[in-house]
Amino acid sequence: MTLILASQSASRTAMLSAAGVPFTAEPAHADEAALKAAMAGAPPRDIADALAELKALKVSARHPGRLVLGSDSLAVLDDGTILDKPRDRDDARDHLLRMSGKRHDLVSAAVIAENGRPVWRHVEAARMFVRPLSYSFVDAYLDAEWPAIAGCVGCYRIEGPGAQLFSRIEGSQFTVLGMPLLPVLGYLRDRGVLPA
Ligand SMILES: Nc1nc2c(ncn2[C@@H]2O[C@H](COP(=O)(O)OP(=O)(O)OP(=O)(O)O)[C@@H](O)[C@H]2O)c(=O)[nH]1
Repeated sequence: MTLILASQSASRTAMLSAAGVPFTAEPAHADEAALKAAMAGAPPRDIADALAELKALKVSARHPGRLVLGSDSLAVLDDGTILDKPRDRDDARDHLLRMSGKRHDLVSAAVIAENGRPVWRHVEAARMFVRPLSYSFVDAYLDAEWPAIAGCVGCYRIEGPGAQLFSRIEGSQFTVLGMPLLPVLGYLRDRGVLPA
């Protein structure tokens, strides 16, 4: 039985494909903004989990009997501010300068639903230590990486030149790329989607 990925994220699709997971992708087109507004002030991990569940349940309702994986990522500054995807290049520049020289968490949640109900969930954070960034570096980085990073919550592609932003990362690179992949693979083995 192939998995359904409730996502339009190229990074999530690439991760599952590279890991050899049999799946099809179907965007959830869920109203994430409404849920984020309703959960304003809640712990970021809870918000990411709720968004992942929203996507999984919406697609699961359309596919009874199938396992559906939803995922969500948030960038959380050390003062608790949650950064969304950049609105435009200037917004990306602002985000990068706000993260410069500081640590932020890249939180990724995954929820698997079946028959319209959540059957598994997992949230993980990667600790991202951004080195002090000069204005000239940020501008050159954006010359190279905008608009490729427009769809990335942290304004970086860690698998690309985004690596130049960091002095250290604690946690799984998969979590940064968009989901806690290894726990997802574990559950897929439990359910016979992947070989044990
Ligand atoms: N390629 C890449 N993508 C990243 C990185 N960091 C964050 N992202 C992407 O940032 C996006 C976070 O936005 P979300 O709202 O969780 O997901 P989305 O892109 O809207 O896609 P959906 O799953 O359909 O909601 C995801 O697509 C992540 O894969 C990174 O370092 N590299």
